[in-house]
Amino acid sequence: MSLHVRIVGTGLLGTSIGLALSRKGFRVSLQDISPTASALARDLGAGSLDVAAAPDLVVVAAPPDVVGQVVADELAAWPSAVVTDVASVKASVLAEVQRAAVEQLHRYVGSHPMAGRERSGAVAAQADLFEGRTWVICPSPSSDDTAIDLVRRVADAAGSVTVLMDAAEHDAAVAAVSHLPQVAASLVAARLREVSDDAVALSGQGVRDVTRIAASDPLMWTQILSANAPALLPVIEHLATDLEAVRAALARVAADPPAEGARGVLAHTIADGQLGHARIPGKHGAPPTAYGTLVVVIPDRPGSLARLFHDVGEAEINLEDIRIEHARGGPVGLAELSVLPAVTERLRDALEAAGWSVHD
Ligand SMILES: NC(=O)c1ccc[n+]([C@@H]2O[C@H](COP(=O)([O-])OP(=O)(O)OC[C@H]3O[C@@H](n4cnc5c(N)ncnc54)[C@H](O)[C@@H]3O)[C@@H](O)[C@H]2O)c1
Ligand SMILES: O=C(O)C(=O)C[C@]1(C(=O)O)C=C[C@@H](O)C=C1
Repeated sequence: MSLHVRIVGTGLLGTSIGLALSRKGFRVSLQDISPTASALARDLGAGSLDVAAAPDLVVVAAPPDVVGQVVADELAAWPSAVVTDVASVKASVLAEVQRAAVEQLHRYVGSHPMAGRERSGAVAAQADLFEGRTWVICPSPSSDDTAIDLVRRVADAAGSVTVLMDAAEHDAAVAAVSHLPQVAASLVAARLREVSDDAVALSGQGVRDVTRIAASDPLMWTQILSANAPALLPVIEHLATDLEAVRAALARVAADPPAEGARGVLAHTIADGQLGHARIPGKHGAPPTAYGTLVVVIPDRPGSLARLFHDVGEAEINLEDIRIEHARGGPVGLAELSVLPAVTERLRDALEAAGWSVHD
């Protein structure tokens, strides 16, 4: 008999997990406080609404401020099931479960897939959301080994790479790699409110890269930032110190005559950023790879992208990444293709031979 996974909270995360597990042959049942949300997840193929049978594993994918209580309720409702949650913060959820269900703690294992989107709800769900992404498993000190193995099995099935961490270590890590980036993106994007329409119209790839996650849900992120405030505070304080140093350096450069030494602060700011950026792992947690990139002009009409993918496939080259930019006011788009450096020139030749206009 296949494993029965019950998903509670069928928004972006819950529905994506349901889609991924259903495709792998798991039996998935769906529950949400909103009947429309669970019915929608069912209609999208994430599982069934048959919630009477006892699950082997419950995955709680509800908003962070209710997760602890929902986990405790699920532990009480299903006395032989393992329960995990996927909330973006772990110590506060563990504390709540310890408070509300301490005798059942051996069946609870916190977790957090490091994959998501800036959009919420089942309509934004993707079956491959977790492919090649890290899924952090945060057992409590009293979690059973069999419970940890079950959560690991489900994360593996969704295509993730699992790592074990305790909740405090996890929260300190995500403060730097997830929560600070969200605050920075939102602050940078918020500055655009005061910029003229003509200035915003100049937006290129730089501002798009830095602000994609500024489109995230304010309510969800208020919960995440509040729940992780103790770990986030020192990271934000460091950023504030660095920002003040940049402000002071700019004031010294702008003075008449410009003060000496201030340009060093600006150069160090960019150079330190290079060092930090170079530490971000590449695909599947591998060391960063410097990909070769080619920019291909694509006519803005149906079928163009499919034809481009077909021609890349014909050249037997694997696309590592793709980014598409629509040229303003023109009937073309630009597709930036990233491939392994060794095959960049071969791809250029193949695409040019197929009639594409290719640029560096
Ligand atoms: N969005 C991301 O990128 C991301 C990534 C990793 C982890 N997470 C975590 O996953 C969880 C869900 O996030 P999401 O982006 O899927 O949110 P979402 O808003 O898309 O979905 C949340 C769902 O939970 C339901 N819900 C609310 N209260 C409930 C309750 N008491 N019982 C049952 N269902 C309830 C809502 O109706 C909604 O359908 C959060 O804890 C979040 O921290 C999010
Ligand atoms: O890429 C996105 O849009 C995300 O929402 C991703 C992201 C992240 O910071 O990596 C955001 C919060 C989640 O807890 C996990 C993943």
